[in-house]
Amino acid sequence: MSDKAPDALQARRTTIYLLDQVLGEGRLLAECFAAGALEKLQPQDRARTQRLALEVLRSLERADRILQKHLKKKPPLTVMNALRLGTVELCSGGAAHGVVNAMVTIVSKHRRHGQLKGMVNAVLRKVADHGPAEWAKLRIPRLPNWLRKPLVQAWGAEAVLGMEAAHFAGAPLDITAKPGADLSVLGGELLPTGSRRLSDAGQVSALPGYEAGDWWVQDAAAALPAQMLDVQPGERVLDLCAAPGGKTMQMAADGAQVTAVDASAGRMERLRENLARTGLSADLIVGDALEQTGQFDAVLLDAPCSATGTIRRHPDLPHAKDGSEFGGLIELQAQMLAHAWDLVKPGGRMVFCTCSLLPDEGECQVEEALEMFPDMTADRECFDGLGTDPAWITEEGGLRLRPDYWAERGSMDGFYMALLRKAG
Ligand SMILES: C[S@@+](CC[C@H](N)C(=O)[O-])C[C@H]1O[C@@H](n2cnc3c(N)ncnc32)[C@H](O)[C@@H]1O
Repeated sequence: MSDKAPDALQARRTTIYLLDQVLGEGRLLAECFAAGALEKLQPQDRARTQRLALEVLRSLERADRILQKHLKKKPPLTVMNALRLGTVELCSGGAAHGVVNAMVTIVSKHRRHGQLKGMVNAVLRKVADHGPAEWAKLRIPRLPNWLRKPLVQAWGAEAVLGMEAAHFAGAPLDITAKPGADLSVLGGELLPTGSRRLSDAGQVSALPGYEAGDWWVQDAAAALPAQMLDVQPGERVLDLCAAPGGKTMQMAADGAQVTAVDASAGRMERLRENLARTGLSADLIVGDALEQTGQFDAVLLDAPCSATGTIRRHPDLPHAKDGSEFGGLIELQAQMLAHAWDLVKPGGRMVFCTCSLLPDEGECQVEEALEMFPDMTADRECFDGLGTDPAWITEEGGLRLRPDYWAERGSMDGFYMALLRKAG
């Protein structure tokens, strides 16, 4: 494709489609991408579409506040999403003429709502005049109440405001190095926990050392569970719920014999590609964690969860979900924890972790497991020398990480993790 203008239009049209899917159908962006939503786009339009969709979802509340002044009634969702995209583009420096024309063109071609193009034109012209000045005065977008309420209850109102600021700012790129790889050429900041953080990375696959497999992308918080497990060369380790494999790679790079299990064949394929790129190896099993058997020196269980700790990178989540699935996940986590415990040999150890902000998926799970299994103890010493703050250690002996921590450094994913030792 050589013509630039139609491509930019296609990127915006696809962005609106993605917003319709998230806000209308409750689908996650990752599901839309896996189903091929970006397939027909050129690489630069793909990147632009993803960036635009993330920006709109992060600032949806601001866009709606600006738009509500100019709308007598809410238009159909897809037209509203065109207005939202136009508003976000205009308020973040987009050229008024180009943005307004693009949205009018897109809406004019809509089979059912083409007649609303005049309204779109009028509203976006008003937004172009006044929106950019109003934008910065609006509050940082809040989480929807279904999630905000339990988080305020768990962590307090001030902490949640800090989390929302982190969600709005988005996430820098964190990198885990293969042992021995020198990543100083990448610049950025070496975090106290050992990850390297790049604030303005650009295209990941173009960075030095990516092709050679010297490193992989992994949030600083997500890099800690494998560090806590501290596997030794030759140990037999089971990585349950392993794909796309950030933790598998850490443990394989440390010389352990890793068996990685995941129920999703598609995600396991990504793990396979990651291992091939980094030149690391592990035994891969596509299957149910609950059906695994055997005895291992160490088990890492990164259980499926609400993923509410990852909203900085996945701002679609609070809009696509409503919390109704979380009860089932909490039950599954408890079952997995109990099953995984059976697979730890006497004298062995296990890390249980979830990328969730909800205590029900973290602190409470470990508290209950400690009551249920007399041979289980939580190891608090594993946090020594990890680069984390002692104040983050929880009552039952786990580590609670939150996006309002390290605010001055660019924050971190929300995570819970605990190292559980089995009596010998
Ligand atoms: C939080 S993600 C894992 C991230 C991974 N540990 C990493 O570090 O890259 C949770 C994973 O659990 C997998 N999963 C969900 N239910 C499962 C089950 N019953 N058995 C095995 N894997 C499961 C999902 O496919 C998903 O890949």
